[in-house]
Amino acid sequence: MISFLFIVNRAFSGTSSTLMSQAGSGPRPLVLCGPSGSGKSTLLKRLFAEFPDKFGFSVSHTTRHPREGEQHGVHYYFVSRSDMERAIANDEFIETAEFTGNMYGTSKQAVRDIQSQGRVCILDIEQKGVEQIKKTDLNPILIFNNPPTIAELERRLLKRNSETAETLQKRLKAAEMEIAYGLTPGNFHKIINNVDIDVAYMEFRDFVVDELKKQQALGVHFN
Ligand SMILES: Nc1ncnc2c1ncn2[C@@H]1O[C@H](COP(=O)(O)OP(=O)(O)OP(=O)(O)O)[C@@H](O)[C@H]1O
Repeated sequence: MISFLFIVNRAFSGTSSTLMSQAGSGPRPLVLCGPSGSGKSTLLKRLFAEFPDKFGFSVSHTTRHPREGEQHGVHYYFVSRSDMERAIANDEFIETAEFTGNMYGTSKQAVRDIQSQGRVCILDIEQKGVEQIKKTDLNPILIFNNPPTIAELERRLLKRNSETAETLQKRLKAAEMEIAYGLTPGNFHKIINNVDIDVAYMEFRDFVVDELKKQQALGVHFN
């Protein structure tokens, strides 16, 4: 396992106020965005396996009722629709979505909770969420996971056996727009061309480890 401790021997490129605010707020969140089937979960699974205590997922909010065994604040924050709508109006959420009549969302506070534990909060979010988080003060590291082609994306989704004909077409159609956004210069800090999974993982991991070292050099405390 890599240690994030290292000798600081690097020109400091930020301003002193950036340094103070970054060191005080904890590790920067890490956003991984990319079309469905591009391999985000696969990359994250490997990252968690290699660094079990460095990363964390934020707890989402939902208006659906808890299932047996689900705990408030652990699996989800279970809230009423009116409370959730009030919080959204109050600009407390990074992203929200509605599935089968229930609202779901990631609050800024849930991300801060992970940061305050000295962990990097991982956010697997869609384009809309990326646009939203850019407007906050969370200062995320933004990574786009780029599949080689739409045909390969289709092949991966078919092999995963998770889609109906309808959801497959929906995902592939959305992928074209997502890729155009992902490859637009300035939208992400890093693009991973996810062709071979082993090569893609090494590129992803090396980039993330390097980012964490840079933050550590700025005085950010890690778990
Ligand atoms: N580089 C790769 N080459 C071939 N197959 C891959 C690669 N990366 C992932 N896969 C496979 O493609 C399928 C989709 O990957 P995964 O579920 O990680 O995608 P995802 O981006 O997380 O999708 P979703 O957004 O729908 O959750 C999985 O079956 C996975 O094993």
